[in-house]
Amino acid sequence: MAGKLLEIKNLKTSFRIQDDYYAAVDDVSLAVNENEVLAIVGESGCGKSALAFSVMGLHNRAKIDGEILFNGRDIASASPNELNKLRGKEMGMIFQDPLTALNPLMQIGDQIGETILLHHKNISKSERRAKVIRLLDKVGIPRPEHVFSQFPHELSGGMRQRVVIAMAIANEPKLLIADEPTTALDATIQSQILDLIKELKDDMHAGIILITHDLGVVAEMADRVAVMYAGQIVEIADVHTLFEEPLHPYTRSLLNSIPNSEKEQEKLHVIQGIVPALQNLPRTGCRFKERIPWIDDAVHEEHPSLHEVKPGHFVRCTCYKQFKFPDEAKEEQHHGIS
Ligand SMILES: Nc1ncnc2c1ncn2[C@@H]1O[C@H](COP(=O)(O)OP(=O)(O)OP(=O)(O)O)[C@@H](O)[C@H]1O
Repeated sequence: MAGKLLEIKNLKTSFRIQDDYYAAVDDVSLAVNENEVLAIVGESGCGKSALAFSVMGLHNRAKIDGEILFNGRDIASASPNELNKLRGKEMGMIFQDPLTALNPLMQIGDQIGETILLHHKNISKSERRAKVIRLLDKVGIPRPEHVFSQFPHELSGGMRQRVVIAMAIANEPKLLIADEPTTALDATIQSQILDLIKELKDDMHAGIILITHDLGVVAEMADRVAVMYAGQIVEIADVHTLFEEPLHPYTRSLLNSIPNSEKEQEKLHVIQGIVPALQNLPRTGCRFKERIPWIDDAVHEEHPSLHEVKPGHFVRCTCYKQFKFPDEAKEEQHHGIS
């Protein structure tokens, strides 16, 4: 079995808002193995990016508590210098918006070349150029010699994202974090980029954290899935289990929001509302409680924890045991099932 590459233990990432700190990631524990894709899903504002940025050490002013073990070494308290050495070499990140990740004033080849240079100080200019061209080719960019001397604004969105991926993999990282890598791209390009990420996993046996709110992408890409709500993991399971036997009301709600003609009826089971703003997140009890007000208070745990319902399948709060969507409950009443 592949080894544990990243192990996050009780991670808490808090931002200062006015005079107080508020945790956007609140007591998250998870692991990523080599050669696996762990998808992190949840609506906007659940804390997915805050989690990814914590792992990469990219938060400037956040307060980070807990452990982030990368190959067994705690990097949560690593110095900026140590983190710089890890980033781009051992860990690479693909951002949502390729334009913000690229320097508009620098030729593509030089930008990728700089990343290589960060970790291979003695590489010659010609070796560097050859390596950049190989990378551009690897990420499916046609005419790489020509693109080498182009600027980001001369490329399409899909090509720019390929460049960002080339930068992220330039030093063959062991861990790749892709934060909504295809959100800004149209559907055809999206599937090409996802295929490329899959190929990279197969080639480099890297561990990949894929952040997305798109469950179609999860189904296609992930080995395991962590569902986040209000800064916490509410369910984690292998991808098959998550889609076939989802337990947490939030997971079930997310899955029901995917259009599916075979499950026409289930489209009705959608939970209203949004993730509360950081300052207004409930900090005690079940954080999802306020979005399922028809469920009796007594079914929620006072201090919800993750329960392992079968090996590798964890769910938070016992409310999942009693949970029904309102129209499911109505239907059962109608048929005399209690
Ligand atoms: N630097 C910051 N300062 C204050 N609050 C922040 C900061 N960064 C994020 N937040 C807040 O933390 C919460 C989690 O944000 P985060 O960006 O991690 O969510 P997300 O799940 O990645 O959402 P999205 O899919 O929209 O990126 C949100 O309420 C957000 O407003």
